[in-house]
Amino acid sequence: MPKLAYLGPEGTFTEEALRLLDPTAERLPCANVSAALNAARAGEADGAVVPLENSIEGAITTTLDEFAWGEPLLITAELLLPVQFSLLARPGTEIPHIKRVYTHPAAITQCRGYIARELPDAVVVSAPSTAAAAQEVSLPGSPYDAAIAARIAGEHYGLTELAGGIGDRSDTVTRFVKVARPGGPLPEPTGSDRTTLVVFLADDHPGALLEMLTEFSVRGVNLTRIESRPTGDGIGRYFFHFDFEGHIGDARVGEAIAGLHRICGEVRFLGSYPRADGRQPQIKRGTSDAEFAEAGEWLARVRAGRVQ
Ligand SMILES: O=C(O)C(=O)Cc1ccccc1
Repeated sequence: MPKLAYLGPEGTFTEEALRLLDPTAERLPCANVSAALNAARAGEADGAVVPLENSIEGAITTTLDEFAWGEPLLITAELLLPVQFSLLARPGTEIPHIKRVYTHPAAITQCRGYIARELPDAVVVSAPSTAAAAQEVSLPGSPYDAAIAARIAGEHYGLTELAGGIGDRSDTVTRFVKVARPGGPLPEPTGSDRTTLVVFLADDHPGALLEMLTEFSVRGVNLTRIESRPTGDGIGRYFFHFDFEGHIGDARVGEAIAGLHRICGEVRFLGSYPRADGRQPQIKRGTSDAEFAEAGEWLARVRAGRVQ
C-alpha cells in the first residue's frame, strides 16, 4: 500500500483528491505544499498529492515554483475536483458577529463575492489550508470567528455550517497532481495524455518566446497551459511552465521536447500522465506517429542515395 503525503490536515480538498486518486493509499498529512513534496523527496512517503491550478485564479504558484526549483519530482496522475465552500464557525456564532475569517488564499479568491456581500467588515486572513483554518477556528481561544472550508472539514472539527455553496461560481474546479520520485517507469501512453515541462531560457533575446512556441507549433502539439514565473534574478527575468497534449513517447511530443532542449538553457521534464478529462489530442495532418516514422524512413532512403 503506497504512502502519499498531502496538504493537510484532515479535511482539505487535497485529501479528497488523494482519496479519489488512490483510495487505498496510506495518508501522510503535511502542513503545506512544500512539506508534502519534501516528504516525497526524502522517502518519508512514496509520493505526494498537491493542488496545481484552479479554474478561477489559475496557478498555485508555490506548487509551480517547487516543481521548477526543488529536487526533481515526476507527475504521474492528475485529478479535476469540483470544489464547494462553506462558512464554518463554532456553535452559537452568528454571521453578523463574524469579524475575522481564516482560510486558504485560493478560497479567498473564489469566495470574493460572498465575502464582500455578507462579511463586508470582516478581516480575511490566509491559512496554510482550508482544513487548517477549520481546525484553528475550532479551538476555544481562537482569534478567528469563522473558517471557509469544505463542509466535511466542519463536520470533522465540530463546527457549524452557517452558509454552504458560498463560492462565486458553482462550477469551480481545482486540478490536483500526484507526484513520485523520478527513477521508476513513466506512466504508459493511453492516447489521452498530458505532458508538463519547465523551460529556462539560455539568454534573453527578441523572439525567445516565439522560438519556444514554434517547437510546439511545427510539430502540431496543442498547449493546454502556459505560465511565466519570475526567476528571482530581477525584473524582466522569467522561466516558463508548459502543459500540452500528448505523451513524451509520441513522436511529435518527443521531437518538440528535444527541439526545446537544443535551443533553451534548461528543460525540466515533469512527466507524461493520463488526462483527467479523457480528451483526445488534436493531431494535425502530418504529425501522427506513423507520419513521423514514414518521414524518417524516407530521409534514411534519401541519405543512402536510394530511389525516393
Ligand atoms: O486548503 C485546501 O483544502 C486545499 O486543498 C487547497 C485548496 C484550497 C481551495 C481550493 C482548492 C484547493
